[in-house]
Amino acid sequence: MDVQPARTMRNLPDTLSSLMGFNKHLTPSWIESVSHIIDGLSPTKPQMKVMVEKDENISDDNTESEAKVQKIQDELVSLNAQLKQITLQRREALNNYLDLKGNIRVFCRIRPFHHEESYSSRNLFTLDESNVFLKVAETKRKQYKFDKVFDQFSTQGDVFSEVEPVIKSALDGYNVCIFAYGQTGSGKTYTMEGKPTNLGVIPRGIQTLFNQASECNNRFLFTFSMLEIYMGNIRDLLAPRSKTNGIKNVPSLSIKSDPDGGIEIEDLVAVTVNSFQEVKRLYEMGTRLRSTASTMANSTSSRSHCLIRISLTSLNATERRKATSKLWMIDLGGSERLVKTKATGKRLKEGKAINLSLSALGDVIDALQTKKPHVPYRNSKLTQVLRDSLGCESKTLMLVHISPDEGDLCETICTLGFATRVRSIRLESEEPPEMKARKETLLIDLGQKVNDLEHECEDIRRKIKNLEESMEHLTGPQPTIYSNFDMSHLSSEELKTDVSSNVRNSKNRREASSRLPRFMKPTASSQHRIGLNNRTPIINRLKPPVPPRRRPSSVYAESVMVPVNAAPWQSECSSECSMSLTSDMNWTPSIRDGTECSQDASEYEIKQVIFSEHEKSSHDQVTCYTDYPLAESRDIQIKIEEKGIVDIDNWLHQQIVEKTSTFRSKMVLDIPGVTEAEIHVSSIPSPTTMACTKEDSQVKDEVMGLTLQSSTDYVEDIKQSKTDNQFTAKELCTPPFKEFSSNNEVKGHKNEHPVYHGRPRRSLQEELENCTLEKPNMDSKSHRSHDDKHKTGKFTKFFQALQTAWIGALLALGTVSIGLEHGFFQSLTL
Ligand SMILES: Nc1ncnc2c1ncn2[C@@H]1O[C@H](COP(=O)(O)OP(=O)(O)OP(=O)(O)O)[C@@H](O)[C@H]1O
Repeated sequence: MDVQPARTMRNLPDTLSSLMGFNKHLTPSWIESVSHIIDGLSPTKPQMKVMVEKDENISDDNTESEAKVQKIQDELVSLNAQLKQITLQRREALNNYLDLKGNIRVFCRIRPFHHEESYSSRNLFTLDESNVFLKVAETKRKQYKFDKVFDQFSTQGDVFSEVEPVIKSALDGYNVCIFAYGQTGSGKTYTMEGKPTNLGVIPRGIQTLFNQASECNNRFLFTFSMLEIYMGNIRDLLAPRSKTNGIKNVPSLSIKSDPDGGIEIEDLVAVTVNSFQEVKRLYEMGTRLRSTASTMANSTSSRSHCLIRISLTSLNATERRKATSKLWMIDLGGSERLVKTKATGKRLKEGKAINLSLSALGDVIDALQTKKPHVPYRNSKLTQVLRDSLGCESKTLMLVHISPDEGDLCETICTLGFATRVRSIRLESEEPPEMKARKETLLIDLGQKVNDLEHECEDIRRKIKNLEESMEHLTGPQPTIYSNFDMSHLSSEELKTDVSSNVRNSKNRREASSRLPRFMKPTASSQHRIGLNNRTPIINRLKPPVPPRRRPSSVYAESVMVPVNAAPWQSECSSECSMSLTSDMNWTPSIRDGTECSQDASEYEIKQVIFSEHEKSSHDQVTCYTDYPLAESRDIQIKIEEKGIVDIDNWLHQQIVEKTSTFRSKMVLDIPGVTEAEIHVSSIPSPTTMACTKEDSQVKDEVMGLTLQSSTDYVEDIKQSKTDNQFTAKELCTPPFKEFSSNNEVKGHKNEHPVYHGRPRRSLQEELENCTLEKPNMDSKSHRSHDDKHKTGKFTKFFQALQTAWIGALLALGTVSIGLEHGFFQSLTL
């Protein structure tokens, strides 16, 4: 640092003199040229000016765009408020419309003729929009009134257009039940499932739900369950089953009710679904397990009631009536006259069970329609399950199916009688005509209002979407109002609920829900249980859950996952009473290749299960799930239940992990380059191997002919062993651990255990020392040196003793022969 200035100072005179010289060059022309250069550089000045101007523009632009953004945001807020308001109005109008139409409505659908059906049947009916006139005699026709009649030429779309408003009301928070009722073979399954080219109510309804949910500004959690009621037992059609766990062993689920009147099926699998495709796959799986059989009336007759439940939970919909609503879509078992079907044995019992529960359903609906003080829900499992969805606050739709065939006239009369009963025509006929007319007008008005409001909602949604797009254009990708929804909204006013109060295992659930898509986070059941009125501070949600009074896996159906791309339960086809039916609905081409019906082997033909290659691979993927023994599959189920809701893919992944770990526990992993023998040799014997009991060793000893009783015998045995097994007596004295320290030695030992046991090392050593056994040829260096030392010590002692004795003898001799000459002593010493 100091060196540099010193040098500068020393150079200063030179610098000064050079500057003096430079002065000569400072001519006016030079100055001018330099000025030119500076002028040439002048663009920097105007550039700076431009930049300043630009900055000013940017700030102006920013202010402008901020203002625009602000404007858009304001518009969005107002549009959202408007949308909410109109949605409420629409819901109210729709509800009034449905109320006016009747919360329990009955439609009639007539199946087209089959080829084999007689032509004479063709004028059995005459129909109009809401009446069926049945020819009961040559000149007599009986009228049956319905809310809507669908003739033979009606399409699936026609039927669905009438059903749709009811399904939509499930999104508004109402419980909905849609039944397909009718005699065997009258087209119930066709209406509910449909055909691949003609989808029925179930697929259309689900599609509508998803479409509506995606359009509205609420977020929904959908869970899907599928069960059947077979001979009075509730069976989960989505519960995992293994080969060993045949349908006979499938436990019948029980029904629980809560103090608020909510009904849940214990341990029922409820799968969260995000899309139509997921539901479709689950439906396919469930359908394969459905109890069907070939009967005289229908080759694939449903022998049970098949119930599909979709639970809809909305987390932020204040305008909804309830947080969680249920949509039931039920394909009832075919009603049949047992006299006609000539059913015997099991089929007879099934028929009876179906008829009984249908009768109980009729009683319940009749009691509801006529507003009887007592509604006999308890008379059948079917009505018990549907208790909270069949009542004044729910919407019920009965799709009654009749056969056009004259041969089925009696059944048709029975069916129409049932329909009349549940529709409560008696009440309607009591209405004065003016009232009826007013009602009609009101219905038309309300219908129009609902349509107008729906259009208005659509307009507003479109506007919102456009505004969001412009906003995105201005400010980059923005979270939409829809995607803004999160469980964080739980902290908002409408969802300040104490999740912990009734939720079992809430910790697991929170963990599981944290992995979920935003709108799936809370469970359907927890929403149902917690009740939205139950407002408590958010902090309470972190409290440990209050232990439920009922057993943990029960009370409310939990939303759990099953592998939706798994279809492992075809194995059921071989079980005695397992019955699987291919879904006629066939939402995807692959389903066509699915299972066909299998039935009680003794009574019904078992059709082959055929899978397409595509399906086979998916089966292979998850076969382990099928093959789990009962206990394991239960374990899995319990684990699943503990998890609460999980994502389908996560769940599937979990299953795969489970599978892998199970196999790992059974498999010996292959270590590269190490043979199995080496693994055994190199391993230290386990305590169990070492801790052989005395009895064991004795037995082994006896078996080997090595009973270690007398030392002589023992030595002989050792000799024998040595010749047989090439081990030495010294080796036998070493502790077991040392035995295994040398691989070569261990390899040679076949009967090491008998030799070790029951013999103290010391006595063994003594015996060996006394024996005439050849000295061991020790391989071990340490052993050899030890022996050498041992030998050396003996010799030393011997010589010492000899020396002492010799000296003693000399002294004695010296004392006695004191008079001996000096030369004598000297010679002795030497
Ligand atoms: N509206 C319809 N259009 C065309 N085919 C129909 C219609 N209704 C029923 N079918 C046909 O009639 C047959 C019997 O129908 P389906 O299996 O739906 O009867 P079901 O009432 O469900 O019988 P079950 O109670 O025994 O299960 C099927 O082959 C079905 O395709």
